[in-house]
Parts: sequence; structure tokens; C-alpha cells
Amino acid sequence: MAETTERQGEFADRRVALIGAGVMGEALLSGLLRSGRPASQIVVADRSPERLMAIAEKYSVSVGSGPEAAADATTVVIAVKPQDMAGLLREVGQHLKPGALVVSIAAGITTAFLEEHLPEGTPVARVMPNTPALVDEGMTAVSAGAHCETHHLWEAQDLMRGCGKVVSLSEDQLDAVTAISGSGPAYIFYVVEAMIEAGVLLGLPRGTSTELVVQTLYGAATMLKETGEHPTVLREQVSSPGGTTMAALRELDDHKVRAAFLTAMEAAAKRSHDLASGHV
Ligand SMILES: NC(=O)C1=CN([C@@H]2O[C@H](COP(=O)(O)OP(=O)(O)OC[C@H]3O[C@@H](n4cnc5c(N)ncnc54)[C@H](OP(=O)(O)O)[C@@H]3O)[C@@H](O)[C@H]2O)C=CC1
Ligand SMILES: O=C(O)[C@@H]1CCC=N1
Repeated sequence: MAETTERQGEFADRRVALIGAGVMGEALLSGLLRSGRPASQIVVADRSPERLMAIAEKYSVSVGSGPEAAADATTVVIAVKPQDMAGLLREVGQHLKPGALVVSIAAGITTAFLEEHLPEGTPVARVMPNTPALVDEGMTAVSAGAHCETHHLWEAQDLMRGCGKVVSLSEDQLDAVTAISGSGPAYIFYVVEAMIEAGVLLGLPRGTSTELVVQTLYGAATMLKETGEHPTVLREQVSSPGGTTMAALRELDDHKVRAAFLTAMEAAAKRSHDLASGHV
């Protein structure tokens, strides 16, 4: 309780506008509230009035248009699709408070793109979060723009710290980050879907197969995190000589699954790079 009150005092002079209340926008909003940001210091904007009503009801935050939200904020977090970014920046740029920090979570959108579309000297940060932020297990990378000072970078990191781990990286690494941790949850869910299907193929009821796969994933992820062992060592511990695991892994190698991951993640990084150049 004392800690929450202390944090609320820390945020007294900071107001956050969150523009774009979709999947990631809502994940960030819920993380900000869980980390102790007072709802009274947050205003949310989205172009769907129905969506805004639902958000206001669920989280007790103020809602408004993009320009209204931006006008009163010390930090503006933009969570719209990359394809909507230029239009939104034109809409809100002239309404920003002098010195307000703009944080974008859009894939591919560079700090140079943000700076070009905002008033001269606007501090910006490019941030790449992921959906596990919803359960406070997010992975976020933050890169500073040309006018982003240390206290701005700290604020951008602090925004995300409430819902998981945060690292600061140079911007030339952000396309790779997007391909790995940004899109990464989708690859994991894809593998989980395939393993559940395999369980059903082998005759297990779908519910049983799902329970086995989900707990196996959770257990394996916990081992990776808690033991600090290299994944090769952990994989070798499962692979008995002449046993079942090696029989399966040989099939994965024969089907070039490892190579497919490399190619897939290269494609994601390229797509991130292309999004900044307007290949929408
Ligand atoms: N989903 C993910 O896992 C991750 C997404 N990101 C990035 O986050 C951003 C948002 O993604 P996501 O949440 O999935 O997308 P969503 O489509 O779920 O959310 C975007 C929201 O912004 C709204 N919007 C668009 N333009 C405006 C505008 N001018 N003013 C106000 N609201 C607007 C959209 O409305 P409408 O529906 O009408 O278009 C929508 O509600 C993207 O840039 C993406 O690259 C980053 C990391 C992970
Ligand atoms: O698929 C996308 O473009 C977004 C960015 C990272 C995760 N989802």
C-alpha cells in the first residue's frame, strides 16, 4: 500500500496519452495501471467510439480523440498500426505540449520517421513490446531518438517496466528485435497448435493434448529461465540414446525446421525494415 502511494506521488506531474486501444494498446494500459500509475493520469484515444466506451468502463480512465489526449500529456504513447502512423502524427503533432515525449510501439517505424512527421525537436522513443505484457511477462526493447534525453529514455523504459523485462538497444537492432520477441509469441503459439494437433492425431482427446502441451511449454520455459542452462544441454538431457526424442528430432531436421525458423525470422526483420519505407 505504502509503495503504491509512493509511486502515485512520483507520477503526480506526469500524464500519459495512449493512442490506439487495440491489442497492444490495451495490454500496455492494463500494465500501466497494475504498475501503480493512477487512472486519473491516463487518457486513451481510439478512432472507434465503441472501443473507447468499453475501455472507459473497464479501466475507469478518461477517453477522447487523439488531439484531445495529446494536448494534455507529458508522454504520448502511440499504438496504431504502422500503416496508420503518418496520418495520426499529422493529426496530433500540432497539439503536443512543448517537450512532450512521443513513444511509438509500431513495428518498423523509425525514430527518424517520427521526428520528420512531428514538430522540430520533439523527443521520441521507438519501443518494441510483445503480447506477454498482458500477463506481466513482456519483453520490450527501447531505442532513443535524436532529441531523447536520459530522463525521456528513463520514462519510456518505466512505462514498459510494469509489464515485464525492458532492455535499451541501438535502433539498428530493432528490426531483429521485432522478428524475435515482437513476433516471437506467434511462433510459439504456432508450435503449440501443431503439437496439440499431433496429440489428437495420436488419439488423445483435444483437452488432454492441450493440457499436456501447455504445461510442457511452461515447464520448459521455466527451466530455461531458472537453470540458466544452454538450450542444447537441456535438449540433450531429454534425448536418450536410441530413444523417442531422437526419432522425433531427426524428422524435424529432415524437414528443415531449424532452417525454416532462420528464414522466417529473416522475413520478419525484412518486413519490419520495409514498413518504415512505406511498403504497406
Ligand atoms: N500485436 C502485437 O503483438 C504487437 C504489436 N505491435 C505494434 O503495435 C501497434 C498496434 O498493434 P495492435 O494493437 O496489434 O493493432 P490493433 O489494430 O489491435 O490496434 C490499433 C488500434 O488503433 C486504432 N487507430 C488506428 N488509427 C487511429 C487513429 N488515427 N486515432 C486513434 N486510433 C486509431 C485502430 O482502430 P481501427 O481498428 O479502426 O483501425 C485500433 O483500435 C502496431 O503498430 C504493431 O506493429 C508491437 C508489438 C507487438
Ligand atoms: O505482426 C506485426 O506486425 C506486429 C509487430 C510485432 C508483432 N506483431
